Amino acid sequence: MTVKVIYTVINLFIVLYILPESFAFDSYDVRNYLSTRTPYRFKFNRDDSRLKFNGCKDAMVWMIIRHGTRLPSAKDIIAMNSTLKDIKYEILNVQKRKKGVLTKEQLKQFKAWSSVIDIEQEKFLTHEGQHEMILLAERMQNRFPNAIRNKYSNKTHQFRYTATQRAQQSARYFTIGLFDKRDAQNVTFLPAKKIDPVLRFYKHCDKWQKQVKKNPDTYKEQKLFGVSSQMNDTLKSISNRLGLDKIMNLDSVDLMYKTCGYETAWSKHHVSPWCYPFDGNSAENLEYYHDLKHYWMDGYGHNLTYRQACMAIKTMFEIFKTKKDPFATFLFAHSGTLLKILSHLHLYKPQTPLTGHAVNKERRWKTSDIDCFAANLAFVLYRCKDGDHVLTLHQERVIKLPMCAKELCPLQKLEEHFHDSIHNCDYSNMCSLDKDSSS
Ligand SMILES: O=C(O)[C@@H](COP(=O)(O)O)OP(=O)(O)O
Repeated sequence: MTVKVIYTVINLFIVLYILPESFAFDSYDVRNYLSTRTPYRFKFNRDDSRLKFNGCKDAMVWMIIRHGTRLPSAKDIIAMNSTLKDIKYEILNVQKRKKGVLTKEQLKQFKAWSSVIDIEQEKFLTHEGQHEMILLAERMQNRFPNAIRNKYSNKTHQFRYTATQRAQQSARYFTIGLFDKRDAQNVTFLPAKKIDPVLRFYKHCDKWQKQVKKNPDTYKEQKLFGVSSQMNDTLKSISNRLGLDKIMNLDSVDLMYKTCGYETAWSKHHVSPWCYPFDGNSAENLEYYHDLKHYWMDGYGHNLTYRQACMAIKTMFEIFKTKKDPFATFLFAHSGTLLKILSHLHLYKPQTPLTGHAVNKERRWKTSDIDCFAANLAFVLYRCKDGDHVLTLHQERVIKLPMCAKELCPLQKLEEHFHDSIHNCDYSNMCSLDKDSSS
């Protein structure tokens, strides 16, 4: 091989495999603002060293995980196959008149773009999602080798998922990360429930469905932001970048934004052409548009939204009380589950409610950070000389719960704080439409 060939091969390797991942994103990189379509490879904690505390031993883990990166919904697949294709041709057409800022290379990528997703596979887990689960499992086991044994037994491990392909497959790939091949094949999963009051408590909470999910007021702030001057400027800037003669509507721009997110999540080696129309600022505005929806639907907007998450949280306290060590519980669920649980724990609450008047840049409620694909929350029970303690990790990073003085928090302190969540979590009372309508 000549020196030139070797040089080319090395360069190609760097461009294909090293650059896209090791790119230190500047704060205005579009990839920082992909909302709930952010892939976990942008967020995970590389440091998987054992988490040790003097005089303590990790004994149990209770972990809830949003499924890994998935395919779009049927509605989005159809829109990608129709509306987005039309937009692509419009972009290519105007570029013939040398309008817009896209480079030749970017246009080439638009030209080559097509969407071939089978609608039968809507929301299926992708390869990226499989990897997310395997690697997450490996790192969690490295951190807590006593609580999460690498030898499977139904006495020491429990796995449960919602009745969806993406959650079921996520659970399966997670076990591949934990155990050797033979063990992984023999894992027993608890049966998935069509009506699942623990993993998807909100789906059948009639009062929440009526007062929040199906209440147009829930989307008021998002709608307000959708017609704000900030959003209008974003639509103009995107249309100008593409050199279009008219200004695109929000639906089209939102479809491009979502596709940029999905395609970024699916492949580490390929930049989606649908990200080119966005600069950091416009992506940030689209992210806020989505954050507003989740804040009012899945977060702090309504008390009942997060109150009902006691259905999931109380199972953690029950398990920590009743099971024998070591014991590890892994639950595979959804964005809506995780966000409501985070709010139940008073995490990432913005100083003031999010509104549609302008982007709140200081907010802690950022779905790109807290609700990416494979987002996860873990509680680890440590048996210590001075009693049982709980360590909390969000996105694999140790966090301090607001009601605790330190990261390693006495179990008793948590049980006191969450007394109502454990003992007065009456689902039918809370969710029945016959009861008092206050939420
Ligand atoms: O299924 C979806 O479209 C969303 C919302 O689901 P819910 O929050 O309504 O369960 O969640 P995802 O499965 O992506 O985590």
